[in-house]
Amino acid sequence: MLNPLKQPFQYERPERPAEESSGTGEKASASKKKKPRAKNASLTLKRMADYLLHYKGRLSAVVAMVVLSSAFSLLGPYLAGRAVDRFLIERDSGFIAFLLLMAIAYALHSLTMWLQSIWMITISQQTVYRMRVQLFNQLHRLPIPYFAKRQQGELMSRVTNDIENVSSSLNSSVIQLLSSVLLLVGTVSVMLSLSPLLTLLTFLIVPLMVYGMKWITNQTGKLFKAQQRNLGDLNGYIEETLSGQRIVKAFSQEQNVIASFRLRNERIRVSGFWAQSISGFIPKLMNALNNLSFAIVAGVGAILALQGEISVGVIIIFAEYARQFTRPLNDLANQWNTLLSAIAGAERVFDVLDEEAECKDEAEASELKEVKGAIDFDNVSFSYGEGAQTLRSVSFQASPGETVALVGPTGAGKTTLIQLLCRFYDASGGRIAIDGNDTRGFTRESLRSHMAFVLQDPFLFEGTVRDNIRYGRLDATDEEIERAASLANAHSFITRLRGGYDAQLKLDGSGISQGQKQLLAIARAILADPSILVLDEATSSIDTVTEIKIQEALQRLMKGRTSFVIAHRLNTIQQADKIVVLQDGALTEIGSHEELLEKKGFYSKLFNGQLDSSVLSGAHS
Ligand SMILES: Nc1ncnc2c1ncn2[C@@H]1O[C@H](COP(=O)(O)OP(=O)(O)OP(=O)(O)O)[C@@H](O)[C@H]1O
Repeated sequence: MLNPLKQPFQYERPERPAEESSGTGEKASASKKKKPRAKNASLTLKRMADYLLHYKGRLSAVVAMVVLSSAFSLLGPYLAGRAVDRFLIERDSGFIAFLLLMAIAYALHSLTMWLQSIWMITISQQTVYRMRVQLFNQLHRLPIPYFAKRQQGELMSRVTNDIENVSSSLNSSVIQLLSSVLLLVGTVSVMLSLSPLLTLLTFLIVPLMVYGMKWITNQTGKLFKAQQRNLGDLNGYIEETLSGQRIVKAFSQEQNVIASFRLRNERIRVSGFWAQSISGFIPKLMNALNNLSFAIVAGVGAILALQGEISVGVIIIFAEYARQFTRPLNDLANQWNTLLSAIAGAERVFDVLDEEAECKDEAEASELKEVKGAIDFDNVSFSYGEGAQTLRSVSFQASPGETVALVGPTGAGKTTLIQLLCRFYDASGGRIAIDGNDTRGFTRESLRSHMAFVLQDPFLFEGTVRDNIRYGRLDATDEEIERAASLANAHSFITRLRGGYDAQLKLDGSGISQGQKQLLAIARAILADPSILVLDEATSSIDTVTEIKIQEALQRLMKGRTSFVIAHRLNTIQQADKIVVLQDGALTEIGSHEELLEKKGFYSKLFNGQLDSSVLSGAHS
């Protein structure tokens, strides 16, 4: 079960019903109004162009340089051919000046090439910088259900690999495409003006080229897409197995994991091999056709020259231009491949950007300011997908400051109820009200700012103990942090850590115990000072001393706040103002400990017969 409340990072990846993607009824209807997705190349290209056009000034400079460099590159062979006619055939003077002119043309060609590439690199780096920021921001705006159905590593691959792919292609493609087109037009015009017949002969190979390129790019387009997809899949798998290392080792699954990795790796190898070998065939094909055209031009050109129709210089210009004319075609084909792979990457980036943000429906929502803490679950129903309902018409109230213990067998819907309260998901039927107002009328951010969570396995970030506590309220002073830690009974263990409050915690919180993690989470919640508190009691046994400390800290934390506790411990349940018993998604009993004992229902059976944590957290049948 993937449960964002319980496990921000998890190993198991269960099969999920396909319908889940439609989410709640509300989401399903919203998805019909979705923006068009970047599912075709021209749309994606246009969006990429929009990104580039953000830097109009610099882009114009690049275009100017491309025009100049193309002109200089056309001028070179032309001058060389003219030199042959003037200085070898006609024995004209002024050879040195002519050489100088050619040297200047070639030097300017290099200079303009250099400038265009430097400027283009700046544009493409800035573009992917913007894309990366947008993508990261968007990832933090997406709703929990989006993450519930995706692998983290696969998403990470989009922020890293796919964006990188877009960047490297932008660097080369834009310039190459433009200069290829210009060179093509320029070359053909000069050729036509020199000898229409030779131009026609040179064109003979064009259909062959076009056909060859088309065939190749058809094959490679699909393969490049597959390659990116396989890479994302592999990254997802690596991330998953690394973060689940303990489980992999504990269940001795190393061999299986490695075998499964090999399978994915093999898929990349195969798609990469074919994509690259087939696209690598393009230059070879073009080269062969090029040589063929050169032979035709040389042969027919020689005959024409002997007949006095054209000069030797023209043959030289033509031979050179015939090469120049196929080179842009060749480049276009190559660049088309690079562009296809950039499009594949960009499509995966745009896919994420096009997802609807969590706050999509908040145009009319207001900020939740003051909270007294009266919560009303009114006929709340919910299902994760199209399948069975996870919650069925659940109704109960919590008064300000009350503690509500949620009790029930595993899978009864306790966590789901909490997920609805903080609007990770929205109820498909009924409503949840806070101080009498429907929670859907408030922005999620403001709603959650009045809540704090202490979960079974608290998530600690890499950083100091102090920063981890400060996560509860970013503007808290050091004194406030220490006071919160003292109230949470965490101060004494923190001061015993090497470095005290400045001790560095690792990403997975290793280095401190489970109980200590809980105390830090409580300190965080105390600092946040919320009106509504959600506790998911740890089921794992914690040593008695720490347990007492946790209980004491929790009592302090819960005082004066409306608290919902997914309770596993007798002590907590007995002390709650209200016990809500959930069974199979429905509320079956509600009342205080004494009231429920009198009812002699599920709860009293549980209490009298076999009340221990294992029963509450699961063994009910
Ligand atoms: N993301 C999800 N997608 C689909 N179904 C889910 C999802 N999360 C939970 N469920 C299903 O919803 C039901 C209720 O789950 P929930 O986590 O609310 O139970 P719970 O009472 O908190 O159980 P536990 O005590 O074991 O944590 C279960 O049948 C579970 O399989």
